[in-house]
Amino acid sequence: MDISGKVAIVTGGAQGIGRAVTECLLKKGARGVTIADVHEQKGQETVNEFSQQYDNERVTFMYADVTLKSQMEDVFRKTKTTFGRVDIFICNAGICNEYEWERMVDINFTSTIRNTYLAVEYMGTKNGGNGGVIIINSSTAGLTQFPVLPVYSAAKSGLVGFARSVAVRQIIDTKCSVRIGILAGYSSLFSSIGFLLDIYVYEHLTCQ
Ligand SMILES: NC(=O)c1ccc[n+]([C@@H]2O[C@H](COP(=O)([O-])OP(=O)(O)OC[C@H]3O[C@@H](n4cnc5c(N)ncnc54)[C@H](O)[C@@H]3O)[C@@H](O)[C@H]2O)c1
Ligand SMILES: CCCCC/C=C\C=C\[C@H](O)C/C=C\C/C=C\CCCC(=O)O
Repeated sequence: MDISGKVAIVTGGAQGIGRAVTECLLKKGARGVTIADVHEQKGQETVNEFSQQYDNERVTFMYADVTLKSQMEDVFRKTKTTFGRVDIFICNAGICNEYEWERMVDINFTSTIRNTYLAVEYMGTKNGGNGGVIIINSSTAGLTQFPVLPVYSAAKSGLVGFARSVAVRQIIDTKCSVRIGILAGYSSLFSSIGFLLDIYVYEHLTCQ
């Protein structure tokens, strides 16, 4: 895909994989990128750094919790107002914490579905958008069993089923012109190392 001139929204772009994707989009000539994240400090730091390295006007941070529909609607609305369009939605924000499994399902799974539909509303040609691409960040844990992270694995598996099903439907729907892709990476370091402790404790609890 030719990225030059395109406008993207990256959830969880304050750090980690989302940050790397944001930089890649800027390097490849994206006209604008909105980072939507709950980590305000990291988000601002990332935007400050990228604004110096690339063009000041091309990257912006918005505080947004992906689980809150109204905040994500603001992100799409403001991105369209600021940059004129939305072409790419990188649905990347995620957590890895079995203790907070309901919140994890909400962030990693439920919100991804809600925000994918929101992206189609904004990007789809049916509503006056230009069409575009949605990338969902799943995990290898969504393709295979991962015994120490059962709910994480379940949520990521759900995303694979969702993306595969929606992909067929949207490709058929020529009025929509939104393609969907899914990533299933193996392992880089999560920025928060707290989750390692969670895994450790979780393993011990389940052994008793
Ligand atoms: N790191 C890995 O090894 C790995 C492997 C496969 C898939 N993944 C997936 O890649 C994605 C990014 O992982 P990462 O390693 O960059 O993690 P990370 O912890 O470095 O970054 C995640 C970002 O998401 C943000 N976030 C968390 N909850 C949010 C919410 N409710 N609303 C908005 N933002 C929120 C965090 O503030 C953080 O900036 C996740 O979906 C993860 O499941 C990671
Ligand atoms: C046991 C410590 C692992 C630390 C990694 C923690 C979280 C990683 C999340 C990634 O999204 C997981 C990605 C890939 C792992 C998927 C399957 C592992 C299969 C285990 C095996 O090889 O049997």
